[in-house]
Amino acid sequence: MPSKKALVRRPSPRLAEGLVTHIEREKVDVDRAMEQWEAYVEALRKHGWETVEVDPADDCPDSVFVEDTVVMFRNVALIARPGAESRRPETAGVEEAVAGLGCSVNWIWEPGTLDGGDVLKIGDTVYVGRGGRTNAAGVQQLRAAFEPLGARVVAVPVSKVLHLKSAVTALPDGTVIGHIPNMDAPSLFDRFLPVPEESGSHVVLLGGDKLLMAASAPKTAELFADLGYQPVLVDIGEFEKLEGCVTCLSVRLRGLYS
Ligand SMILES: NC(=O)NCCC[C@H](N)C(=O)O
Repeated sequence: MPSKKALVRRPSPRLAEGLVTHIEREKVDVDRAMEQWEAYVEALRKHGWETVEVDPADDCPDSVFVEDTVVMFRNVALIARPGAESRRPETAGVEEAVAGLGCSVNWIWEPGTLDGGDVLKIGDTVYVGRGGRTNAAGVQQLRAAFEPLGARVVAVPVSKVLHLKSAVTALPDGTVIGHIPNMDAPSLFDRFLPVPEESGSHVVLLGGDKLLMAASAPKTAELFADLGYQPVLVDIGEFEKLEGCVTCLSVRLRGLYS
């Protein structure tokens, strides 16, 4: 049976020093962030996900955004090379965790840079954002790693937000959802549904009709409920101050068998 494991990583005590690129810096309450993180992890568990904690990286303020450090395709874990230098030490602990879970491991190498937040998988199609964190060499290396495994890799320009998945994610039926003002090229996606809120662009597929979403997107949650989905809302406000979203706080490992 395919596993329902999800990697998560406890926030660093230095979280408030995390990077901010496209928004104004706001003061982060680390205690509140910790409570929000616990509730996020609990929501995953409640919906059948076994959470695996990567060893904390307390010296790395952004380490809670574990999605950026690794991209999974089938049983292969492609270890990212984050575009922001301050985030590069985050990958060592993640590599150890995925190897321990039996993944095959591959790497993005210099001069490539790639953040996991730039990679959106829909079936065997792998969209990769070329933007502030992922460069052309990173895109090429991703293609070289995943195309032999059957992936169709589609590169997407990203200039208005931090990562591709800050702009778009996808519903269980593969419909891409996004907030149009944040997108460079909506026409690249075969089936696209605009959403009314920026944070409504981010869903984590919990299984079945359940969508994990940020509480800051109530109108989008209503839209999805009206389409027959079941939104599960979590407050991730402290992480949103650092350009984080629901997607970046975990990595679901669906290609492993256990
Ligand atoms: N995948 C994501 O959306 N990651 C969010 C990363 C936020 C972090 N402050 C950063 O700038 O790297």
